[in-house]
Order: sequence, then structure tokens, then C-alpha cells
Amino acid sequence: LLTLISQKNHASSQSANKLPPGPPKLPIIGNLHQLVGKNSLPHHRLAELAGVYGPIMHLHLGEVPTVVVSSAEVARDVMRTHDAAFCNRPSILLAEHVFYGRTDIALAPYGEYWRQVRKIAMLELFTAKRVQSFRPIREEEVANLVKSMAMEQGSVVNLSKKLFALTFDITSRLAFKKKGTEQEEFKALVDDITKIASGFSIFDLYPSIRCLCSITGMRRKLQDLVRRSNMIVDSIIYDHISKKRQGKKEDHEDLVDVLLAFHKDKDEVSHGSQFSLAIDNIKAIFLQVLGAGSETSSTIMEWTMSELLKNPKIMEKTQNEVRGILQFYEKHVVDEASIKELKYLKQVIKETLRLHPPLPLLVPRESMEQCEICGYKIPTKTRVIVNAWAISKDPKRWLEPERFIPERFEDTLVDYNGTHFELIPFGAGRRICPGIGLALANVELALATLLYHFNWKLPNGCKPQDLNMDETFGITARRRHELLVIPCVYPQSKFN
Ligand code: HEM
Repeated sequence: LLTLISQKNHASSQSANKLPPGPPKLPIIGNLHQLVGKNSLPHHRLAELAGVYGPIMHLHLGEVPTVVVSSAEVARDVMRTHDAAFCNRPSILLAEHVFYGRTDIALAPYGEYWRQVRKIAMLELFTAKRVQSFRPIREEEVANLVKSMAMEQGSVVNLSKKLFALTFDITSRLAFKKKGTEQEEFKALVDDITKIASGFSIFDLYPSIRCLCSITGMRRKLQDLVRRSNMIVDSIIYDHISKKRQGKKEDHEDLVDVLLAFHKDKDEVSHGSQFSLAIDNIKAIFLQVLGAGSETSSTIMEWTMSELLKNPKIMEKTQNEVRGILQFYEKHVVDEASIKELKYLKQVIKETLRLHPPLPLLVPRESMEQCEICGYKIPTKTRVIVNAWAISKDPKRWLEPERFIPERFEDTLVDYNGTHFELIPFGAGRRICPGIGLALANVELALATLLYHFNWKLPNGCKPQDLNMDETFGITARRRHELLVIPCVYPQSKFN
């Protein structure tokens, strides 16, 4: 027995000194060549590699030692058991520039600054009370969308554009009370930011070769992104500052007001604490919330509508539920009270989050100390990528994982709140998304309303089964082709 125990201990101490398995690496490029292929979206390629090397895999992406997690069990180990060791974010070139030295929330390094801004996010920006207080804004913007779609009924509508405009308008109003007139510029800015923010750009893969940034023209590109974002953000922030200095009180606080309350002039003391947000910090957080609020929520609505159009029976069942509930309460407008009863719609959204997590590789993390996971050694400063997309399609956890079956959530408690690791579209642990409540409030209301008021057809005689479902490359996995639809007003709907 003693011999067996000692052999076992020896074996486990040997594996604890070993890195996780992974494909053979080439000099200089490491495993980069394995990410390129016919199907070259990183989350797809990483899932294929995990099929060969297992749910914890070690790669070298350029110079960067990287561990890829592809199962619920390992994700739990990383994001719950050892969350404290893995809650740092790697330095990404884009964040250094566009988010003013990584002083946003999502890409900020773990430490005192992040703790303070995360606290502001949890206690001031995204509380249930604040999400509730934005209800009139949500309802008004969704009603505007429905009216504009009704005017275009029978013709081809670019639903992707409309949904982004909706989430951008809602987020703009709750962030700075006005609608963003700069929608097109902001959308282009978000597109450019998400492409570079993936962490797979050459500068983030070879951080030691600093001149790469200048040689390739990236420095100029980043400076241009900062200039473009300043053009959108500066006037908004300085307008709020001047109102604050004049002592003007607004009826309700927006996000910039909340953040400015934490900004101290030299001799001013606010909130009784020593923590102060610099104006550049406020710009970083503001820009991120505007981006996170519009991009991810519109992406999930776009995918939900795509799946419903592809699956007409599920579309019908979802519409019957919404219409049935409204008819029962003799209402013609979806309000938040009726949304509580839309159980099937919630399952549809959950199933969409499973099949199309808007951030398929979440946001990368970095180990802060050496740690042991599944008996393998993970050295300090290893980048950790959690493939949430692969995890929520794992055939060991999900029956017919490729199929869109909302009913799978009927009799299960599995939820996306960060406690069920087979479904983690919002991440988990200390760095879990703080905007879940806000995102769902927007998504549920908009989808329920669109499904109530319109019947939907695909243009050009496209059959449901032929709808293209390809994804784009970037930190968010949006539809590669914008979703074009023909809305037809539901005969019983009234718009006021
Ligand atoms: C469907 C919508 C959304 C999805 C799928 C989503 C997903 C995520 C994910 C995966 C993370 C990283 C979690 C981790 O590392 O464990 C994250 C972080 C974050 N999200 Fe969201 N998000 C959504 C909507 C929003 C909204 C509406 C906001 C705010 C307006 C928001 C603000 C943030 C922030 C500030 C972080 C950084 C948290 C931190 O690092 O401490 N998100 N989100």
C-alpha cells in the first residue's frame, strides 16, 4: 500500500511540474500556424485542437504562453477554485491607448484601481434599482423602433443595423441622457476596436518587439482610434463638467454624472473617500460601457432573430407565447410585467447565448502566481483563454449540442449567472460581467416587442434552412452577413 501511495504521489508531483499537453510548437511562431486553417475563427480552431489535446491545453501564441480551457470542469477550477490567481487581465496594446492606460473596467489589471471601479459599477451603475429606473427609456426607444419598422413593412429591412441603433440609443440615453447622433462613427469605431481587441493581433502576440507597432503603421492606427473616440466622448464629458461646475441639478443622474461624482478637483472632497477618478479614467469607462452596452446586446438579439427565422416552428411558439400573454391581459404593448411571464422567450434567449455567446473566448485572463490545475503547472503570467463557445457545445454536457432546442432549459436550473460552468456567456468569478441585468432587460423587451408586432420573412425567397449563419472574427462573434428581413405587421397589433 505504501509503495502504491508513494508511486501515486510521485506521479502526481511529476505531472504538477509539467505544463498541460498541447500541439508541437515551431520556433518564433509557436502554435500560431495551428490557428490558421480553412475554418479560421480562433474559437473554432481552439475547439478542434482541444478535441485532440484535451480540455486544458498549452500553446505558444507567438511569444505568449497561453493555456486554453475547454471544459466546464476546468473552467470551474480556473474561475472559481483558483479565481484569485487568474483574475488579472493581460496587457493588450489597444487598451493601453484607447482605454487610457487600461483604466476602464474590463481590461484593467487586477488591483486597487480595478477594485474601486468595479465597486462603482456594482453599487452605482448596474444595480437592479438603476436598471429599473431606465425602464421608460427602454420602452420609449423600443416603441420608436417598432413605429419605424411598421412604416417599412413589406420591404427589406436591415435588422442588424436597426438593432445596433436601438441598443446604442438606449445605452447613450442612460449614459449621457441624449441619443448618440454619432451612431455611424461609433459603430465603425467599435468594429475597429473589437477586431484589434481580440488579443490575437500581432502586437499582442509579440509584445517584446516594440518597433512592430511603428513599422506596421499600428501606432498611427491607434492614435487615429483615440482621436476618433475623443471626438465622440470629449464634448459629452466636458458638457457634464461645465453643468456640474455651474451647480445645475438634473432630474435623474446618468452614467457620466455618477462617474463625475467620483472625480475630485484638487481641493474638493467627494464621497468621503480618497479615491478619485481622473477625467481620462471616466472617458475610458464611458467608452467601454457604451461599447459593451451596444455591441454585445445587439449581437445576441441579432442571433436570436436569426435562429428564430431559421426555425419557423420555434418562431411560431415564441410568438404565440407573447401574443397569448398580451391577449390574456388585454394589452397591446409589451411591458416589463408581461415579460416576467414569457418563460419560453427566456429559454430561447438562453439557448441563443449557449449557441452564440457574443464573446466566445470571454475576455482573456492572466495568472498572477504559479498555480496547479488538473495536476498541471500553470506558470505566472500565462495568458488564460476560456473557450465558452466550445464549453457550451460540449457533447458530454449537452444532448445534440449543435441543434437549437430552447426546450432543453425547461426542467433544469442551469443558468448563465456564473455558477453553472457549462453555460458561461457572461463569464464567472470576480470578473463576471456586471451588466447582465441591464443586458437582459434590453434584450427581452426588444425581442418580445418585435415578435409581438410583426411576422417575419426572409427576403429574395431565401428558405429558412438556407439562412447563412457564419460568424465574423473579433472579440465579439457577430453575424458575418447583416440580417435582412421583411417585417409584416401583425393584424391585431396597435402601436399606441
Ligand atoms: C449579452 C450581453 C453581454 C454579454 C454576453 C457580456 C459578456 C461579458 C463577458 C464574457 C465578460 C468577461 C467576464 C469574465 O472575464 O469572466 C464581460 C465583462 C464585462 N462586461 Fe459584459 N456582457 C454583456 C453585456 C454587458 C453590458 C450591457 C455591460 C454594461 C453596460 C457590460 C459591461 C461589462 C464590463 C464593465 C465587464 C468587465 C468586468 C470586469 O472585468 O471586472 N456587459 N461581459
